Amino acid sequence: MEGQNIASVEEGLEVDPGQRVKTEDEPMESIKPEESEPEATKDNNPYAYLQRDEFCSERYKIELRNLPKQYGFNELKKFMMKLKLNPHKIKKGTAKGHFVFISFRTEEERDKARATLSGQKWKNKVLEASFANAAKDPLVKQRASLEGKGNEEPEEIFTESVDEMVKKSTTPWFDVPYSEQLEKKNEIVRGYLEGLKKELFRTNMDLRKLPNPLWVSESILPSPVTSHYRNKCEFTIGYNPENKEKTVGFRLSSYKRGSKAVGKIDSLIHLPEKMVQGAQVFETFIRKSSYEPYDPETHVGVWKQLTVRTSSTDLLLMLIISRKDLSQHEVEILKKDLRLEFKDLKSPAISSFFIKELEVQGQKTKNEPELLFGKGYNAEKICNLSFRISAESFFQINSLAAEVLINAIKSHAELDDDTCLLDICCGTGTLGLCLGKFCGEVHGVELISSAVEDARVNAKDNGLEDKCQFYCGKAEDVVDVLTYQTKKKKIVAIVDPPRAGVQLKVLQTLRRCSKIDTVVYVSCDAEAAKKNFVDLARPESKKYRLNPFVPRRFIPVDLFPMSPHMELIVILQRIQDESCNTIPLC
Ligand SMILES: C[S@@+](CC[C@H](N)C(=O)[O-])C[C@H]1O[C@@H](n2cnc3c(N)ncnc32)[C@H](O)[C@@H]1O
Repeated sequence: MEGQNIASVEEGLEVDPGQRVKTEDEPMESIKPEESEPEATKDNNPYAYLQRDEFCSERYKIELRNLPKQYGFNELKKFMMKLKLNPHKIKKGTAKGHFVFISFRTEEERDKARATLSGQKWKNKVLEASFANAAKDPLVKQRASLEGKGNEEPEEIFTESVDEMVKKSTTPWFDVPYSEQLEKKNEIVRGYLEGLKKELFRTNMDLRKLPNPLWVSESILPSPVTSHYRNKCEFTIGYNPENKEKTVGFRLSSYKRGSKAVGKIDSLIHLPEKMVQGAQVFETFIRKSSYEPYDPETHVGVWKQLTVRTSSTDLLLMLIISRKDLSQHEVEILKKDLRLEFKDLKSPAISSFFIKELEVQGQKTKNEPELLFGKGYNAEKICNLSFRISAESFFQINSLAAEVLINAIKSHAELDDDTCLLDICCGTGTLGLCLGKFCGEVHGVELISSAVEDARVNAKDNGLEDKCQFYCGKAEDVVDVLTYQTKKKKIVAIVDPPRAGVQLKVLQTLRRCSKIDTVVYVSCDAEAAKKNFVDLARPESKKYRLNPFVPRRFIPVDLFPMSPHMELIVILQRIQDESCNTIPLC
């Protein structure tokens, strides 16, 4: 399963199965889409993108060599922060040599880093730092290679219809019977567990003493709905190369792979009708407008992305525009037009409409979405509790299957009144609140402030505010404090991170807290989470205190029918004594 299946990135598509925080080198750092793609002009100059105003991480880059044999990107980042340097991104060099590229937001930051790091000693190595060239624009590279092959019109070439290709990449199993999909997912889990077991045994020889079977692996729990289940999508706005029409849909593949074609979404079985209608009315609107879709190649154009969120009662739209070529007056007129067009629409009725601007170079703070009309959030019910979900907060993508997931956690987490539940990466508080009535107290931590606000409101609306507290911050900074805060005898930690997993600091905290014997890990990318499982299971040392945790039960849950993705609940328990006894498998 290496690199595929159990929920790796949806190949070639700009849509996440689980959540929208994209991660790259390090867990939990979000990349803004406009920062991640070098861009070019149509004149085939692969470096033309550097001359534009927008922020581009390729512009200010250094190459760092003579690095130690073993180190982590987090460690390197911390080392740089100690030296008061401010790296933006760290990437592995592609050649055989052991080196990395580090990019910065400004020229000053880059120059300071080069000067400071050159000759700096780190882990017994003397570092070498030099200025690095920006990467070539991938689209121009691809175009040049097509031209080199004698193509007169180096346009994108498609072997089948764009819409069909979108369907096959978003819902690759659309024509596989559901029972077969479930069996395929069980098979993926079986393969994954074989690899995991080997890795755990390699990391901690003592685990071989564990009673057999080491764990129970349950069959996948099906989704109660197999179609129209997806409650959030981020649609790209661009051109469909076949009809040359402005289109709100999915990109066929990422810009890095050399495509900017957008295909339509009306035949995608996993999208609710209301979501498709929302995208379509907006598409009709932009087709009448003189403004162009934002072109990732030239950075010209206005319409960039439409996020559509649905719930049983609501429809929320968030439009992202590039306002670089618009005056303030034009932006105000656009907002007025959007209100006029959509505020009183009956079919579909739009309950909230946000507009958000793309970040531009040098901008320090994140752009907040502006509410043009409506209540400003979606309302949803899960496990008989009501939830408010803001435009940018995370919420489980398949609400009905999320209930299945929560009930499965409840059955195995052994919660009671003496238990404090730590909800690590809590989003809008869904897991903590739904499980709140089965335990003594809940402390949740979440990075996104609007989600934390939602979680607090949700606690209040459901009469759980005395029991459930939510904190805004990075889990790696906050969890330690939370473990000391509770007077409860027992702590159960739920970890539901972005796909790259949590930082080591979080795992070290869980390891050294003697009140924690059970960790419930929920992963939408088990392959990426493997490193976290291995670290939790390492033998006791200065770095990893107290006895290790081992996975004792795996419960896959199908939140993403028609695709190979799934959520995996892993119940980890602390080994109790030197002979590796654990709490018996129930
Ligand atoms: C997969 S979602 C889970 C949300 C929640 N548990 C739920 O079920 O709705 C992961 C969440 O982790 C948050 N997150 C990302 N990095 C984080 C960090 N360093 N510390 C705390 N939360 C983080 C994201 O904003 C997102 O809400």
